[in-house]
Amino acid sequence: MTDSIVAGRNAVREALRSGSDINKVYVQDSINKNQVKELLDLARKRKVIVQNVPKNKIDSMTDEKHQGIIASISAHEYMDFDKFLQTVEGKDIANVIILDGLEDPHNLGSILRTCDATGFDAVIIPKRRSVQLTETVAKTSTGAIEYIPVVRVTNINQTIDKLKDRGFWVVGTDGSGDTDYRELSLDMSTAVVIGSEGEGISRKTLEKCDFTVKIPMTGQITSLNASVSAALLMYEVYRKQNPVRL
Ligand SMILES: C[S@@+](CC[C@H](N)C(=O)[O-])C[C@H]1O[C@@H](n2cnc3c(N)ncnc32)[C@H](O)[C@@H]1O
Repeated sequence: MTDSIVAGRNAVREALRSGSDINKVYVQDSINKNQVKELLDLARKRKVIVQNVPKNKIDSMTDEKHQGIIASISAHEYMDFDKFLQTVEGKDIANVIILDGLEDPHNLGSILRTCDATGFDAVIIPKRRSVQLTETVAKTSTGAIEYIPVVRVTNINQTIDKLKDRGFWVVGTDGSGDTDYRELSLDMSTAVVIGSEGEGISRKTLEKCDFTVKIPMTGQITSLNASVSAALLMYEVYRKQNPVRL
């Protein structure tokens, strides 16, 4: 297990009180919830996600004495969406990547690394049903996590609306997209949306995109890896916004 875990009622209480960036609190489903009511109230107040799980799940996440409750602490801080908008306010062009339910920490780490290489301004992930910032993400990003803000939002579709209001064009990626990704001009602020490894982009989110693009594939396999697709799109944005002068 590579996430930072704090185990036991006192340790979880301190983490919640201290304002640490907590990915999730796990509570053993068989314990009496009245015994941890104060902690659950605190978690709710801080809008931290609480998941009921069987004891063996918690046992597998820590060797410490856990008293039926643990918290997984973020390996890095998130940026608030409004703060992110402030950081790009003066820029002519800003680019972001939205990850709609990505699960694999290696993919997120790798995407952060490519964001850094291509000058993308942020990664946006949902609070629920998504990989969060763990030690594995930090390691795979090879340091990019220090430079690329990761913005965690409650609702991806509302975030897309806000980005559109700020002049972003939203490009969804899907194997059966309408347009070849190489055809886009990408000469303005762009939000690239990448779907989850298993399900792709959710239907509602896909409908919100200004364009849906496909990366052509000529072989037998039906889709590319999410971080590979993200890298191709990010480099296409880079290429179009930084043309080589021959
Ligand atoms: C492993 S794929 C998801 C496959 C999933 N079974 C599906 O039906 O969409 C993960 C993500 O990578 C991107 N992707 C993969 N192959 C793509 C392609 N050929 N064109 C555009 N995007 C692609 C999309 O964002 C997709 O949601």
